[in-house]
Amino acid sequence: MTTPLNDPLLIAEDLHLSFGPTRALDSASLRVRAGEVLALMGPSGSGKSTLLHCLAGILIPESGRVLFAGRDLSAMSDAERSALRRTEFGFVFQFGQLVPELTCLENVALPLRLAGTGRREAQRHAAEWLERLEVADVARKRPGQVSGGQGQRVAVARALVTRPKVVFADEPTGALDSLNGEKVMQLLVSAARHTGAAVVLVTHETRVAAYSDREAVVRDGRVREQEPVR
Ligand SMILES: Nc1ncnc2c1ncn2[C@@H]1O[C@H](COP(=O)(O)OP(=O)(O)OP(=O)(O)O)[C@@H](O)[C@H]1O
Repeated sequence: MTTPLNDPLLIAEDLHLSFGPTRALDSASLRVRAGEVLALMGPSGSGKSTLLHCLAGILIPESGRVLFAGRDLSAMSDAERSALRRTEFGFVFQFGQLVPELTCLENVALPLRLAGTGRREAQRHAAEWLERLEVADVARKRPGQVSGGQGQRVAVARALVTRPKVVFADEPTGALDSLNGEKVMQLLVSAARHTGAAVVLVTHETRVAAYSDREAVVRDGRVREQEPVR
């Protein structure tokens, strides 16, 4: 499946989604181009995470649609959406995403193992990714034995090891001090540029958003300001 370079890779059209009486998304629309780093900004509770979860096929909107490379996510079965998330998407969250019982190397190798790659090859790729994220030294440690910044770099390596088309990052630096946060952002963006992945990044911090190519502002469940897709 190929997408012409300038066509949006991921399109959200007129999404609506409520949690009980709370309208989280209210006609939200967004376009993400292949390879771009897009920051979703906006006040707390404005719908940024909900929008990200819809874009990633984790939540299904009540109305509207999300198209990835021309495929409507809500028309897929749960199994198809899970397969898509495993193969085409990567995820980095604020914390708690690494499997505590596995070493950092095994954590990074896990998505490849799930995709059917043999143990040795998966671990070889994982080691390369830890090297690229400058945390080769924590390979044999468990997540509980590494710092927050190291853990996030391992999480970035794990998100990119399968060479996804889109990396979804929800406040990836939210639990880090500013120095470690900047380093994680630098490494995330350069790793995504290396593989050509697009990054959809939710953040409160303008300093973090400064690493993006483009910003979209979410307010009251809709995308209020967005540069046009060129
Ligand atoms: N699972 C849920 N159950 C009930 N309400 C929810 C749920 N998830 C989100 N909401 C509500 O939907 C609205 C949008 O939430 P969302 O998390 O998308 O906002 P956000 O912009 O990401 O906020 P923040 O920056 O504080 O993380 C909020 O009013 C929130 O309280």
